[in-house]
Amino acid sequence: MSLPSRVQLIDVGPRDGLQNEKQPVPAAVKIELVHRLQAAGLTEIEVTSFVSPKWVPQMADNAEVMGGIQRQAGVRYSVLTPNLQGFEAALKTRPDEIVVFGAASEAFSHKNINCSIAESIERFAPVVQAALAAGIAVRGAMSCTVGCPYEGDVAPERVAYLAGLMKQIGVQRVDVADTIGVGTPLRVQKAIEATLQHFDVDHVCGHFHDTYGQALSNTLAALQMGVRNFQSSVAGLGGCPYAKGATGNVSTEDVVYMLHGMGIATGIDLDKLVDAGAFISDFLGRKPNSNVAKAILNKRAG
Ligand SMILES: CC(C)(COP(=O)([O-])OP(=O)([O-])OC[C@H]1O[C@@H](n2cnc3c(N)ncnc32)[C@H](O)[C@@H]1OP(=O)([O-])[O-])[C@@H](O)C(=O)NCCC(=O)NCCSC(=O)C[C@@](C)(O)CC(=O)[O-]
Repeated sequence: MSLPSRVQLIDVGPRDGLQNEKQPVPAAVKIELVHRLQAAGLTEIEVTSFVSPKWVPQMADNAEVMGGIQRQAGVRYSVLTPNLQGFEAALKTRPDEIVVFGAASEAFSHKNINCSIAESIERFAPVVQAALAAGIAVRGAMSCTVGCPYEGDVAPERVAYLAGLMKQIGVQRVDVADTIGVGTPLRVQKAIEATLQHFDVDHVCGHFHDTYGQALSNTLAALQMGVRNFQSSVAGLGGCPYAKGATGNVSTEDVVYMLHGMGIATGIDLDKLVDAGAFISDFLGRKPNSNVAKAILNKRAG
């Protein structure tokens, strides 16, 4: 399979990246981060989630953040909505895309959204219908497609099952997420293969956490299968609050460096992206969790 000439990146830093931060991050900082990401050329940004503030307090300012963004033409702003209550609140903030989020593992589904996989699909179905009726795009995140923090290895058949349910309720594209970053290339390819039973490759996004340092290899393995949409997090921010020990997504800086080095276009200005990562890392009081960002910042510092 020949590699694509262009890849679409979705930066999930403002949502996936910041949801797990213990220290409060003011809405103004989140808004500034979104502005810096779009200035760097990101055309898809996962901004926030409309979930219970008791479950994820860091996302309680969802409406304020969505309301404060100066939107740029051509940029798609997405938000997570686990149920109709979340969707109705999100609708007022005019997202371009909503994300329902399920899991290939029963245990993770219970821990993360307090219901079984089957119940989650029942909850998502009216959300998907309402979003499509309102002209809003719908993505489905599939967690634990390789491994689960509670159940261990997850079989590709579980991924195919969830992907099939997502397709049945009208989800337009899905994320194959390695939530705890345990995947290695061939296992990730099996999860993608299972997803391809129900979704066209153009409607599949790779979402790889980098806990075991495998995310770039997994990205390449997905690219070799024709996947052209990937999620990543500026400065490698993040981790899911219901997946203890899992680190952030692969950093957007590392993915962009790899893709550009392979002659694959992203439309992203790596220097501006590194600035965006430095901005949020400075606020959080730590170095970016990205080898490329650290190398570029060191080089700049001489
Ligand atoms: C799904 C629920 C809400 C079920 O939580 P529940 O407790 O079962 O919900 P409920 O319907 O019984 O309602 C209980 C309370 O929550 C409120 N509530 C109910 N819904 C909402 C809402 N939408 N927004 C705001 N409030 C809400 C509701 O109003 C009520 O409030 P009370 O009467 O007690 O004051 C909860 O489990 C939840 O919020 N979970 C979110 C967990 C989360 O955000 N996880 C991180 C995102 S997923 C992720 O990071 C993985 C991903 C996508 O990146 C991919 C990967 O790497 O795997």
